[in-house]
Amino acid sequence: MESHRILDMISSPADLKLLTNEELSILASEIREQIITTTSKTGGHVAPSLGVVELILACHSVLDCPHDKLLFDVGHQSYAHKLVTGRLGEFDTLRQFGGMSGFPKASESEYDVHPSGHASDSVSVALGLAMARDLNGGDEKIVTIIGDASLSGGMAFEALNQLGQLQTPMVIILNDNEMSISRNIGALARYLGEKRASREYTRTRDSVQSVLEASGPLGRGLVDLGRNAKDSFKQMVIPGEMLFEKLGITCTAPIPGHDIAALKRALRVCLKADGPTLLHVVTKKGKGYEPAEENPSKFHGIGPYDIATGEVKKGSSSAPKYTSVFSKAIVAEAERDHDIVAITAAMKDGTGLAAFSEKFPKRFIDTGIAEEHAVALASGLALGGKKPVVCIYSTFMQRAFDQLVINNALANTNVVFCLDRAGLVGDDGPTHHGVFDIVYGRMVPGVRMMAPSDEAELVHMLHTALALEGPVILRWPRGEARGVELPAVPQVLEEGKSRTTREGSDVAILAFGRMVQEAEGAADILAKEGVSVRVVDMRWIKPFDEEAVRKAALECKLVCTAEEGAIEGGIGEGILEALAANPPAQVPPVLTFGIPDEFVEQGKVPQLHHMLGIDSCGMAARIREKYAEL
Ligand SMILES: Cc1ncc(C[n+]2csc(CCOP(=O)(O)OP(=O)(O)O)c2C)c(N)n1
Ligand SMILES: CC(=O)[C@@H](O)[C@H](O)COP(=O)(O)O
Ligand SMILES: [Mg+2]
Repeated sequence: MESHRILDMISSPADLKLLTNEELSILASEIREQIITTTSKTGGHVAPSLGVVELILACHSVLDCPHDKLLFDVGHQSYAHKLVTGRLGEFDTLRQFGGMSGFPKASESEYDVHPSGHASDSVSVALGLAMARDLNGGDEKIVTIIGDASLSGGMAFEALNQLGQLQTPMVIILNDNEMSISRNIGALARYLGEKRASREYTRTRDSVQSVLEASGPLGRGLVDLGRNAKDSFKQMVIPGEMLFEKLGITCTAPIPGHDIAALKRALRVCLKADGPTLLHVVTKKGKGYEPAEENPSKFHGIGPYDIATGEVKKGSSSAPKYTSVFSKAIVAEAERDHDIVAITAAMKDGTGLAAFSEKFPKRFIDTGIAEEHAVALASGLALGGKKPVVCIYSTFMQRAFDQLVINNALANTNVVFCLDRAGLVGDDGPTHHGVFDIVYGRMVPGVRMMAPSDEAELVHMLHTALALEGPVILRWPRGEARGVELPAVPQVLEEGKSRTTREGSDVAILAFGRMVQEAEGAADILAKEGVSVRVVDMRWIKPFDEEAVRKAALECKLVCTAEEGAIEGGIGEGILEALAANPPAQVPPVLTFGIPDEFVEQGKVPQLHHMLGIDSCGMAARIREKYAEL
């Protein structure tokens, strides 16, 4: 059927310049409908993207991308940008294996500037681009869209600090929707709330039309406008406490974020300034889809859902998620030990701390998007006699490596780090796979590390970690566990001791975490071919079970290691080094299974395991081939 959508006629942002504001509003509705239709099947970051449709249309109407640069902080809100930059045709492959990324991706489009995915970095990248432009004598405009929660991240303030000093012309668009994943927290959130509620904003919102229409040729940035121009311009610059002005960055009054005309005019005003400006935009997260407007946290990042009801389509597995098992286990531990405090960096729900926060509000700490601060904060809490449990996704823990080393390992603090989303995470792709924590965890002196192979092991390992002195890292994958029975009473596991889950003497697979399941599958395949495979659930990454390694090397013809982490610097290499340093009578060949030295694309985890040859079939095939050579 012939489509009469404006969206179908947009092949590049230049086409937007031919549209009236009324047509752009129609286009915004069509884009929302497309986002909802597609994400109901693929899942994705629905509420963030629905909230900035008009903003993105206004940006692309005013800017001349790709010559001008439009950046996105995190980039989870960029679906409308993808739709108007030539990717409507592939939009249904959103976050799918081999399909379009859910985040900006330079290799996907010339309109995508930087990979983002991790919050609070876009002001730094934008400033770098602006400084390069100035050194090159360029004229491109540099604009970044950053959310209110991401702006509170430390790196953003580091960039603002330098930007204010350099006075480099660029525009920071603050997308203020009062939300992080949960409701936004922190002093900056409070300040922005005061700005939104202030009398000036209300007055400004009503008169922003005349203020902007009167904005003729402009001298310096909005500060001059505020100071030298008619009184009406003063409404563009917040009177009273001017946090950003004090840093040398002109900040507008909050602009209604779904009014395309106002947004275009405000952006033009900011782009003409000869210094840095911060365009404060007020939006509604989830705008235009009632279930998402009513529950923006649920629709921040969601799986496939029913459009009519907003209900998530149920998966096939009956096993509980690792996160939900942890959620109950940490509450049980905290009931026993009143010194336990739990820390999240703006990921309360994702890390399973919602129940803890309700039951122990005084012992629950949400730092906002501030992983470095959260990990250093934990060291202070530990030095003060508390028992911090820091819950951070593996990929985001990368931000706090120095605080792990200096503030915790060197100080030998009693802190437990629970790294959820360790291993391949699936649809979010390379910016979110947690594949480096084994490398960075095992290399730090004094840090112990464990990986549970099922949910019962997670319960035992949490209990064990809490009983140990010094920093301990636990890491477990996103998604369902194995559906085994949970222990009534958690046990303290013997340090550095593994457990054998399959007996065998031809081949040994020394497996860690979720790879135990894949290894058992490989053992079952090979058993049918007369090859007996020992599967050792190593449990401890550091210190690993050297006795089990020696026994395997002495008793088996082929030894394999299997980890869901980078092979380069991984635990497989550690075991190889240990065998080489202290060889038993004869050292058999060793195969290492893990993540190769490359960034892994998005896709369902089984697809990615198969692609990398670390699923049961892949492991069996490689073992079969090597074993046949012996
Ligand atoms: C370093 C880092 N920590 C945590 C996250 C997880 N995360 C993704 S989006 C988000 C909230 C972002 O809120 P905001 O910047 O206000 O954007 P909004 O979703 O409201 O548009 C968080 C915590 C991340 N991407 N990066
Ligand atoms: C964009 C971002 O960083 C988060 O929304 C992340 O996508 C959440 O991942 P989970 O879906 O695994 O909680
Ligand atoms: Mg927000």
